[in-house]
Amino acid sequence: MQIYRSLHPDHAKTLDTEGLRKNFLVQGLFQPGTLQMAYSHEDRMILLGAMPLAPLTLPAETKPLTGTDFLLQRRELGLINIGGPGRVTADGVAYDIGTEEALYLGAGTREVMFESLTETPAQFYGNSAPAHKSLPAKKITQAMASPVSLGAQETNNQRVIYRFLHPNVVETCQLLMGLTRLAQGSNWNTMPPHTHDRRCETYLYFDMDPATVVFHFMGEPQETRHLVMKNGDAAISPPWSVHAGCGTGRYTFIWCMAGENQVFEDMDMIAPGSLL
Ligand SMILES: O=C[C@H](O)[C@@H](O)CC(=O)C(=O)O
Ligand SMILES: [Zn+2]
Repeated sequence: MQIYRSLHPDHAKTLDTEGLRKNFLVQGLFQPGTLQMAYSHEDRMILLGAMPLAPLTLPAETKPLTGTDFLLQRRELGLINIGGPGRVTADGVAYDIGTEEALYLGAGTREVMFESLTETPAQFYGNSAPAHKSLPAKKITQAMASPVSLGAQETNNQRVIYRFLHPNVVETCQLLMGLTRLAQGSNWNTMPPHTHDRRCETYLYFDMDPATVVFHFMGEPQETRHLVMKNGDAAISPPWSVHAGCGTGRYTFIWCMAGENQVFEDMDMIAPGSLL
């Protein structure tokens, strides 16, 4: 499993392409028949990809990584299925999770199994963060995900934000998680951009043709850098970093935050004209 250390922005701005990719880009989460994880020290966020051909389970032994007896002993997990219909069984309770539906699992959940229900494998994308209390599991459909429309066609950023893990929808300790879908022809996400020094964030880009790339912008607002992202790649955005992207073709992305508060609107907006 890849471990991502936290970087000071003064260090990050000195990195070349390889250094930026090594420290902020997560690749290979979705591999047929496997469960993959990456651990970031930004708010101790874990990124997970499970693509079951036969049933897959969370690793039973996570001692050196978490110091706990099992992965979710003191952690919560948010999952969104970006593949075919699937099933998650958590401590014996089965949840059927369709394409672009979500599941929240609270701290204390010991056994988690992932299965595909059709020929098209399910692809569960997960984010996990430390949790201070155990909260009930909940399945969240797209209809429950309090969608917000942002942007406009004229500014190439028309999009709908589905907020699956949000205080109005499900109680969580830290996690806020959702999916943003762009209107056809709109290619900018999160523009105008923002930072939130109180929370880190991850972006998973998917639903892309193999030839499409997304230029994901990161860095302090006056020291922007970019990562070139392909289908299934994720980016880690430290609290000091902007996170916005522009695609050469269709893409959708899943964002997830953990940190100090859960006010979705708590963002420090940046005028595009002040970016450097
Ligand atoms: O802090 C919030 C996150 O960056 C995303 O919700 C932003 C986003 O999906 C968008 O504007 O397209
Ligand atoms: Zn953000």
